[in-house]
Amino acid sequence: MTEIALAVENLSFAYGAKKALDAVSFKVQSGECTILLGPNGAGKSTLFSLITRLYDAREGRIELCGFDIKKQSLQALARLGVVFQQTTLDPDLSVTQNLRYHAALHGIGRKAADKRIQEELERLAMFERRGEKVRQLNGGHKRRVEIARALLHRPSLLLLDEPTVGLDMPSRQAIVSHVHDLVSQQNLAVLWATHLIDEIAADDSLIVLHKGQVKASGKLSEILHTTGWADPGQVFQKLTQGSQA
Ligand SMILES: Nc1ncnc2c1ncn2[C@@H]1O[C@H](COP(=O)(O)OP(=O)(O)OP(=O)(O)O)[C@@H](O)[C@H]1O
Repeated sequence: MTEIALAVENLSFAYGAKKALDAVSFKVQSGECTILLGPNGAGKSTLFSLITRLYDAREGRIELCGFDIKKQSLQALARLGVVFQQTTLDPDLSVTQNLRYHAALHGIGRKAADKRIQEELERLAMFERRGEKVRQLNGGHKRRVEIARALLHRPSLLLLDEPTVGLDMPSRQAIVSHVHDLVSQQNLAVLWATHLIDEIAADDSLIVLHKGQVKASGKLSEILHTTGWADPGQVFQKLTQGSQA
């Protein structure tokens, strides 16, 4: 059965007079990687700030696994794991220390925490580096630790805000492939914000955001089938650069 991990309904948000999101609606399903594709200024970070409750929207509604993030925020946020654009690991602590700290914040006991830390680090091929200080890791490895950390409390939805920015190609490819493995093996829902077309896999879902509005959403294969466009690059170009169908 498909479950809806995230439902966003008619969401609008403005910074003063500047409208950043305009009646945005979409759904993210469990077991799917949904790519939130939009050029700079499309509203991706604003949307993530609303889902994580950094800001509150006056118009619209957000549900995580059926829980309204305003009315049932504890239940809703417990189901959410987030990797922000800026790293938030403590560089002077080891990988394990960073993860234990996060587990403690979520009320996970030491024994259970260590078991989960091992599982998540092994899944991301980082267990060998568990004793290293975070400042010794390269950018790609830091990202993997952040993903492991975001998964420790077993969320249903993982939000990734441009997680590959600043990484070299092999590190980017490793992250893309690790996240897709997680989705298929753990029935996790992923919402991945990016402006990089080559991070989209053939069976991903896609939300194209432009100037605060959803221009298309659904399975990439269905969007290509309906529009007749060749690939995600053409979808992006048609929907965000003027001449559109
Ligand atoms: N604090 C703010 N005050 C005023 N306007 C803002 C603020 N933050 C964002 N905006 C504006 O809101 C719109 C959406 O910005 P947002 O950062 O959400 O887009 P984005 O898709 O995340 O872009 P990027 O890929 O560059 O991070 C843009 O026009 C931006 O200039």
